[in-house]
Amino acid sequence: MTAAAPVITVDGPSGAGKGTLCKALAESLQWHLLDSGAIYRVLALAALHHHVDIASEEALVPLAAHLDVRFQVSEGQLDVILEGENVSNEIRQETVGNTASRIAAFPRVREALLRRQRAFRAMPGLIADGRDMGTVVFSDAPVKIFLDASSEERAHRRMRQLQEKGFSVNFERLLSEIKERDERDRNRPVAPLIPAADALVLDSTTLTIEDVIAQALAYSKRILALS
Ligand SMILES: Nc1ncnc2c1ncn2[C@@H]1O[C@H](COP(=O)(O)OP(=O)(O)OP(=O)(O)O)[C@@H](O)[C@H]1O
Ligand SMILES: Nc1ccn([C@@H]2O[C@H](COP(=O)(O)O)[C@@H](O)[C@H]2O)c(=O)n1
Repeated sequence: MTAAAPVITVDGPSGAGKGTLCKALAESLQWHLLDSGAIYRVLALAALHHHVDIASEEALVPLAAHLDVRFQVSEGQLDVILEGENVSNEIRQETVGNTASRIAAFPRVREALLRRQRAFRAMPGLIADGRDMGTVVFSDAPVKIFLDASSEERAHRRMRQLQEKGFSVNFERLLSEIKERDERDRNRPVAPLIPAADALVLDSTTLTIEDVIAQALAYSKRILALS
């Protein structure tokens, strides 16, 4: 029997810094990377493009099961291709994130996306970024991290990120959107956003990106007995 590839799961709310941490871990360990949020976002975009009723679980399940999405690395960047079109930027819009969070509450939609996510598990290892990586998708992962930060700090981070891209943003609106998405993700009956019982909870509110990466890397290496 071949051993399953090791997985480091990183779960947490929007803007906690999961993506930033996961990229750094994947680079440092030279492991594969799964951005599971991108899959939910692509499904949301496909539903919007095809005018599928986002309130209908019935209508979303076949779309999820046959989603034509590819992830490809080009010039060191991960591109997301939906039905042959590069949607890497489009899926990052706040409206798409909100739609993703609505459709992610449907149990059969989540079920339809499970196999696709688990297929990313490959040697030498996988860094998995999401909401239920440690609790559901890779519940047997040897290393689980739950990355948190206050909602105000996360809204500030998101505001800076959007301003750097040239968008003008309203802080109060951003904060209320973040709180609304958190509320939905934390309180849904299936795969809610909660730390796995065996996760290391890291609160990054007052930590720099470098501190978070250093702590997560040291913890992972200790558990995995890597040098
Ligand atoms: N510890 C930190 N201190 C300050 N800024 C940070 C920190 N961690 C991440 N950031 C910045 O916050 C922004 C959001 O980070 P990131 O995209 O990694 O969050 P995320 O948890 O993946 O969000 P989402 O789930 O919505 O994709 C980025 O601009 C990133 O550079
Ligand atoms: N494992 C996951 C990942 C994401 N979601 C939902 O998708 C939304 C967008 O995710 P981002 O990480 O790209 O912001 C998120 O708000 C979740 O509702 C999920 O349910 N499970």
